[in-house]
Amino acid sequence: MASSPLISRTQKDLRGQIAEWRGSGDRISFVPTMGALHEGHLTLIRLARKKAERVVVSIFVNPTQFAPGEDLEAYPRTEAADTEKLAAEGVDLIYIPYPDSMYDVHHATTVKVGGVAQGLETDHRPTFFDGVSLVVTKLFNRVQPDSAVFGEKDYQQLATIRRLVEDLDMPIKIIGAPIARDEYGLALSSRNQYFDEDGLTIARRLNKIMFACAEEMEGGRNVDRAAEDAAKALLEAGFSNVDYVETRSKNSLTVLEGGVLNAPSRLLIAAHCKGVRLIDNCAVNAKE
Ligand SMILES: Nc1ncnc2c1ncn2[C@@H]1O[C@H](COP(=O)(O)OP(=O)(O)OP(=O)(O)O)[C@@H](O)[C@H]1O
Ligand SMILES: CC(C)(CO)[C@@H](O)C(=O)[O-]
Ligand code: BAL
Repeated sequence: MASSPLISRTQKDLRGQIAEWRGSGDRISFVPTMGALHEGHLTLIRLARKKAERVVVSIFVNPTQFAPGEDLEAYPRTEAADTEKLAAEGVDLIYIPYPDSMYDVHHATTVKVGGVAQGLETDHRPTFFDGVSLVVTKLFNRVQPDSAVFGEKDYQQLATIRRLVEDLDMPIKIIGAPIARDEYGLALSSRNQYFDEDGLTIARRLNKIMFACAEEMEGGRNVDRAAEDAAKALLEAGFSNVDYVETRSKNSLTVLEGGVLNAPSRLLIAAHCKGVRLIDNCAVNAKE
């Protein structure tokens, strides 16, 4: 049986442990999370395990990525259950920083990524990636990992972190993990637990509509027209509001000129259902 993970709540404790592992030549792979762990998170941890001798997972509900009126207070906090799941995965260390230690009263630094971090999510959550980029920079500086794993479910976030690390010369390999889905294809997410049965039924329509739309695009349909129809289908399926349905180039997330699928691409969707905001995405590749 795997031994219990160490739990660090202070930077001093964390740094001491990391230094010890580094001293014995162990590599460190890091998985940042906001807790309320599900099978999707566990797939990230299994990937991290393959990359390094030591796996560190952080749990921190980061206030700077929530806008006023978003669900910061309501966000599920399940530390005891999370710790058990991480122990079962053989995680070496869980870092659970005290919120005051992340942002003290004098904090005055921002981290803003351009390019890939603009548009899509940023049109609807304008300060979201500023908060994510800031906390990830801080967590990277504290943990100093060799690699870090992020899920493709938050596709634009993954692209933003790749840009951040490249631009700021951080010697950390960023690894993307495929989206884990339930048996109905719904992308697993901590926020799925906000749904009642009705909400879940509607939510599970999103991936069907998305994959059907991607197939039309791959079959040669103009991507903008196909996206418009997918947005209508989402509303008909019971979504209350669609933030975006857009196809962008796979890496730089640039708009496809004229709606023509002329590069490996990604279809990205954000839509609201029963008060919950869902995001999902999938690959779209022109047929040869
Ligand atoms: N279904 C999933 N498949 C792959 N990765 C995932 C999945 N869900 C979350 N992740 C990844 O786990 C990491 C931590 O995410 P987070 O703790 O915010 O969980 P979440 O389920 O995405 O929560 P939220 O409901 O807030 O979006 C991120 O890198 C995220 O992309
Ligand atoms: C990367 C992250 C842990 C930063 O708070 C968060 O945005 C998330 O869970 O995806
Ligand atoms: N997984 C992204 C975290 C957020 O939506 O706040």
